Amino acid sequence: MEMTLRWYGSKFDTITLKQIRQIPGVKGVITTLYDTAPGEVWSRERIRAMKEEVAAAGLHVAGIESVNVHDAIKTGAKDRDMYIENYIKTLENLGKEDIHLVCYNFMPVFDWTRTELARVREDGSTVLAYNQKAVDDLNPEKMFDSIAGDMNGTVMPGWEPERMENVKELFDMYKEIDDEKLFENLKYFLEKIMPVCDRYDINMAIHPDDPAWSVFGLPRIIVNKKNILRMMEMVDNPHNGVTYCSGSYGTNLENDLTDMIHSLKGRIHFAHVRNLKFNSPTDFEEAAHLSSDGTFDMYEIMKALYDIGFNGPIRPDHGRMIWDEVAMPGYGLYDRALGAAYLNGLWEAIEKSAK
Ligand SMILES: O=C(O)[C@@H](O)[C@@H](O)[C@H](O)[C@H](O)CO
Ligand SMILES: [Fe+2]
Repeated sequence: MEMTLRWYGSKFDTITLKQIRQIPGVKGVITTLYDTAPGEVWSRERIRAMKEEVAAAGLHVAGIESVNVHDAIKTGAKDRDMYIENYIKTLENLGKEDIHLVCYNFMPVFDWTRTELARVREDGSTVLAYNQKAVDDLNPEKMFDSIAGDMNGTVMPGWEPERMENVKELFDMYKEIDDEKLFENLKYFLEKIMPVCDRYDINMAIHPDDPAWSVFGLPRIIVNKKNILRMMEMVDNPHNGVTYCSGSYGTNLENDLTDMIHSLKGRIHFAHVRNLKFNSPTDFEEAAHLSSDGTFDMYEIMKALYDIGFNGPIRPDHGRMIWDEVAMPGYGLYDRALGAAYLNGLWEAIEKSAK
């Protein structure tokens, strides 16, 4: 595996490449062109400039998170082919620039959903948290307003204000879409993009829905082992793979996190590893990465990744806000750096004891 950190680009991130370079064992960043809209073609020039900026800091681009999929593709709208063509052009340009990993998601309307961005924990740190009752009480169209005040002045992925202005129209687009239809539209999209992925050896890594169930009555399909295996079988190509995200699959306590890793062997192209602390099955918060701070056994997760021979990029996921840092919720430097160091430590120990 290769330890990496997510970076949003110098215009958007509070963290610098220099800081990332000083985290032990981190040589790669997972990045994006954050100011592109879903459906836009990424030019080779911009991709190259991004790579050069990263390289100048002594790092390399280990993958893209995300190239977002336009809602016309997810809903199977009339103009989807045009957006798929654009997506293919972006993949082609990434491939030509020697980038071989693309994380994306197929979640309707909202990307991840949380009800609090700064829940205060016992130690005074703040974390993202989710409470089902709070979601049930919320008008989905007001979701953005309810969290916008806690973003620390940043733009959070999937929650861009321009997008959220049209949230009502977005909801309307999904009126006729159920799980089956969403699966069909995903299949259509994947079948169209696989040839370019084959040509440039690009691994597509679908990110699970977070939380891993339907919110606000919207369909959600990338939620459990059964569905993810269905997705891989329906377009059976090794480039059609997954981002294994412990914190997202883990939102549903029925998901067996290590069993899933074994079932996805060979098709996990990217891993997000983080811990959650459950206060009840419908209330959880994002703990430190350390096993004892949350509900998951992080050793078992890393061991399972080791055992299947996982050799792709891995990143610590959302971190707590600690030491008075002001950053994008979940994406500060300090706790993610602690997470990277801890996960590296687990890996080293697993590797050495396997010999
Ligand atoms: O929760 C997060 O911050 C990320 O894991 C997701 O936003 C992820 O980047 C996207 O769903 C992938 O497209
Ligand atoms: Fe994730």
